This record gives sequence, C-alpha cells and structure tokens, in this order.
Amino acid sequence: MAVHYLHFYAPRGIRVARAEGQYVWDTEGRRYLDAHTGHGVAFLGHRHPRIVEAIREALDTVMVAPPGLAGPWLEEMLEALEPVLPNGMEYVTLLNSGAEAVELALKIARRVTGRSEIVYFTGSFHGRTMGALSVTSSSPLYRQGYEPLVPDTRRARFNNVEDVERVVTEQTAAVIVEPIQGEGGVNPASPEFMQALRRRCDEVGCLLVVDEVQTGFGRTGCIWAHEHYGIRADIITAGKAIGGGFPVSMVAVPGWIAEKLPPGFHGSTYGGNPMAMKAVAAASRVLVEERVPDQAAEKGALLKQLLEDMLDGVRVVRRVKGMGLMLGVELRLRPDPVLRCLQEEKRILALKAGSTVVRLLPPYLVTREDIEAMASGVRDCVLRLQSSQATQRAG
Ligand SMILES: Cc1ncc(COP(=O)(O)O)c(C=O)c1O
Repeated sequence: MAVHYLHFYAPRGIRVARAEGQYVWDTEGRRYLDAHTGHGVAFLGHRHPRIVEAIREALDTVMVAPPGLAGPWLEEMLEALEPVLPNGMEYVTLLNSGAEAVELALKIARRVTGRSEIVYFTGSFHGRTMGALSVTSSSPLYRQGYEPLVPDTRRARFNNVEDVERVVTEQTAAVIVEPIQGEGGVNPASPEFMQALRRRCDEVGCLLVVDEVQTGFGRTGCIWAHEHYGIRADIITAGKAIGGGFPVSMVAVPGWIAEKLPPGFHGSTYGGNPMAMKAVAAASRVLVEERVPDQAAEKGALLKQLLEDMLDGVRVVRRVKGMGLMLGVELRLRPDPVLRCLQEEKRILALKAGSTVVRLLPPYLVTREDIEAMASGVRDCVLRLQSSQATQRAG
C-alpha cells in the first residue's frame, strides 16, 4: 500500500535541501533568497547558530519533561523574556501553534469576564482550529463546510471606529485584533482604530486580545506591533518567530488575569517542553542583543522606499503597504504569476496575502544587496505581468 501525504498547501515546485541565514537551497543546488521564511517563522534566519546550540543542549540533556516537572530551562526562558515582554505582562505559557494560542486567549476571555461574545474583524486571520476559525474572516474558503462554528462571535469592519462603538458592548468578553493583518493582505490598523478599541474595551469591561503571531517579535520594527500604537493589550498571542524556527507559541497575560486561571484550566501535552523553552530563551536573547527590531525598522524602511520608487507609476500596482519587514505590494490582479516569476526567474521566495497582494516576510539579517534584489525582482516580475496582460488584451 502506498502512503500519500495529504497536502493542504499546493506544492511550490521545488524540493528544499537545506537552509541557512536568509537563504534556502533546493535539491538541484539552486540558492533562493527567502522572503517567505515559512510564513514568517524564520525571521531570525534559518538555523541561527545560537538557537541550534540551545536546542542541541536540550537534546543532549532532556527532550521530554512536562511543565509540571520543569527544570532550569524554565527560569532561563523567563529571564530571557523579561526585556522582551511589554510592561505588565508578567505571566506566559507556551503552546505549539498560533491557532492554539488563540484558542487559549478566547477561553481565558470567557473565563475571566463570565461573558461569551467575541468580536473580530473583516479581513482577520487567527488560525484554522474551530475557535480560531470562528474569528477568522480573511477568506470564506477557510470556513466553507465547517459551520456551525463556535457561537456568539460578532464581526465588525476593520479600521472602522463607528463599528467599534456599535459592536463592542457589555455583552462582549473580548475583541481580537491583528495590528497588521497578515493573511488578510498586509493591512495595518489605523492609530485611531487601535486607540478606539482600547478605549471601548475599557468602557465595557472586556479584554483586548492582540494577536501578534505574525507581527510580533520584532518583525514590524517594534518588538510587538501594538507598541507602534501606544496601546496596552490584555492578552498577547505570539508564535512563528518566537522559537527561531522551533514550533512553539505563547500567550502572555498580566497578573490580575493569571490569578483567575487555576491549574487544570487548560493544558497541552507538548506545551512548554524543554526544547521549546530553550529555543524561546535563545531567540529572545538574539532579539535583544542583535537589536533585531531596530534592524527590521531600518531595513524595512529601505525596502519599502525602494519598492515605492521602483513601482511608481506602474499601472497594475495599487500601493506598497506594511511596516518593518512585513510588507505587501497590492496589485490590481492576482499575484500568482509574480510569485512564480520571483521563484523561477529571480530565485526569491515570497508569498501571497489576501487575493491581490505579494507579501514579503524576509528575515532581519538581509543585506542591502538582498534588499535591492527583492525590490528589483518584484519590479521586473510585476512589469512582466503587466505586459503579458497588455498582450493578452491586444490578442
Ligand atoms: C495573526 C495570526 N494568528 C494566528 C495564526 C495561526 O498560526 P498557526 O498556523 O501557527 O496555527 C496565524 C498564521 O498565519 C496568524 O498569522
């Protein structure tokens, strides 16, 4: 009997042999500049030596230990996280994926407020498990065939302050928001919107869950993207980059919430395993010591500027958007031919967001040369798409 892999993502047509820093090599020996980073996971670069060493230390000593039997790796991680977490976020717990972190955040909100309703936004993406999917709306395809989902969720329009006032009420347990919507199309929240959310949550006594799974850990130029808006979160969900490539996610809460969550309230077999804790500790130290957010801010600003300059006046381009090293080029067409051209002709891996955006999620260690290659690669591939459209029309 032949066994097949059940693919949920269309294969990209290359087979990866190895990866290091900002590069990936395929089995034919071709090198690619990686602006995909496994949906943003390898933000600290592939196989960062300090993270590899930390995971190796765990492998050499203990691979399996539940959090109830924690060892020194727990204190090591907590200490490394201290300069990384926003003031007041004194408690963290680890899970294994972004969606699991979102599930826990929603459970905490219901438990702590005694209310059940969760408000989410158009264009949102919070994961594929049933709870996370119930607050996800970036594509109707994600939900198709799975309804009924978790009840008592209400959708409001992203970046619409009036909706915040109308939809968030005394019935609301939590509002969940991405400071920059990733899968939905690299859509930054406006400052007025984020501030209105904070204000309204305080007025009605509900929790503001900020989903930083894609935006967090320095990618947008601040450690946490909501810091750009000068607001406080009640619950932060994080994932992707926080383990430097190791699969792990995190939920952070302040003390007043933590004290309402007794042992047994939640659990996860793999959550908080020694390898994950060692990886998060090492990644946190790299983040701080290598000034990763500052580097993301500087390099992201350069990449954005080059993209804007090179795409200025190009008819099929609507705009360049995003912050730091989370950027999107919004087209008037589907971006798939641009992604194919980038991969096959320019040897650059990028990904799609929404239905019209070419998304670039490069690691913080890209060089000026890499940045120029990304900008000119996108320009060439977009121009190629534009001229093929013109030819088709003429034909
Ligand atoms: C903002 C956000 N939340 C949650 C998730 C889900 O994370 P995971 O795929 O690790 O479950 C993602 C994944 O892209 C995300 O971008």
